[in-house]
Amino acid sequence: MNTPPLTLTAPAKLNLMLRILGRREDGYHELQTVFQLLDVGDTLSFTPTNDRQIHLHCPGVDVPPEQNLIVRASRLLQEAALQQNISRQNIGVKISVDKVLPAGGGIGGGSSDAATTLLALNHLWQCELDLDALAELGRQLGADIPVFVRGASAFAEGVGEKLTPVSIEPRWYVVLKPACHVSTAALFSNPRLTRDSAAITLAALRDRQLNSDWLTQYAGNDFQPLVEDLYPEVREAREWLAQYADAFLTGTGACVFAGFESEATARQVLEARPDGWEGFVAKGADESLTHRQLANFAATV
Ligand SMILES: C[C@@](CO)(OP(=O)(O)O)[C@H](O)COP(=O)(O)OP(=O)(O)OC[C@H]1O[C@@H](n2ccc(N)nc2=O)[C@H](O)[C@@H]1O
Ligand SMILES: Nc1ncnc2c1ncn2[C@@H]1O[C@H](COP(=O)(O)OP(=O)(O)O)[C@@H](O)[C@H]1O
Repeated sequence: MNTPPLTLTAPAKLNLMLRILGRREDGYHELQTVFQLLDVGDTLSFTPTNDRQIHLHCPGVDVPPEQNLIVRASRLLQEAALQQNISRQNIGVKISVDKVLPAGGGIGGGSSDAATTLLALNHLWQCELDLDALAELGRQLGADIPVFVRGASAFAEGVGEKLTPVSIEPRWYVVLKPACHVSTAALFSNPRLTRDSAAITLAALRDRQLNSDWLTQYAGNDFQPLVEDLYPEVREAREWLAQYADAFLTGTGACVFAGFESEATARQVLEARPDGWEGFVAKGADESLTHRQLANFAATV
């Protein structure tokens, strides 16, 4: 096969606010959150093959390949392609990953890798599934995957799959990664978690333009008090950042973030962090890099 490799960025996300409204009968939680996509992410390179094999090279992720969300997304799409009753020999792929987003950091690296894989292989294997179908496949793998499939910053409800795209005042974020790993499943099942926050009404979204006043009014993350109790290093990192600007936990952590108006200020704050602390600077990007790159690839190949 002569198709050239397709190289895409799988962007990170931040949860600029997060409320837990309640627990459903299936154990999952109803949330409201604002997903802000970022302009940094992992790089995934896809080379289609003429067999049905999924080969993954993904250094830095400590799960066996079959549990890697990239392989799981590939297999799910393979099944969907076969169900389409199209005679498929050429639904194999070699995937190579440059992993830069810390796994389990609350910045959605694994989820974004999975979404990017669904988008890339849907194109390369010519499955012709629309975004609704791909988002539904993604949801079967993880609650955070649909927003990356749709590729736009959004206000999310349900378990994170009911998405209203929003435009968020652009900011530069300093993201710090404390040296601890927070298990999403363990946090959601912790009896001490606050699960009864009041819902924000859709009217409060105004024209879907989230400016700094809106973000200041609704900022806050229901996981934060519990995570900071369980992991003092998270509180330490968030309190350090809070010297410079309002700082919050993203998702279930462990990363914390603060937003700044200029790149220069964000970089100065990052540079000032204590020795040994991991972190990065990223800009909010309401449109996912993946989608832009995929459109360019489709236009040139
Ligand atoms: C908290 C959030 C906020 O964006 O992000 P992270 O901190 O993981 O990045 C997400 O809701 C996480 O989504 P994701 O990481 O995809 O979670 P999943 O793999 O679907 O679920 C892991 C486990 O968390 C619990 N879970 C997840 C989502 C949800 N709305 N309610 C839940 O109770 C379930 O017990 C599930 O088994
Ligand atoms: N490609 C992948 N990248 C990162 N983590 C992965 C991947 N595949 C599976 N995982 C597993 O998923 C977990 C959550 O990953 P990730 O989405 O990066 O974090 P979070 O849900 O906290 O935002 C990791 O701890 C890891 O065990």
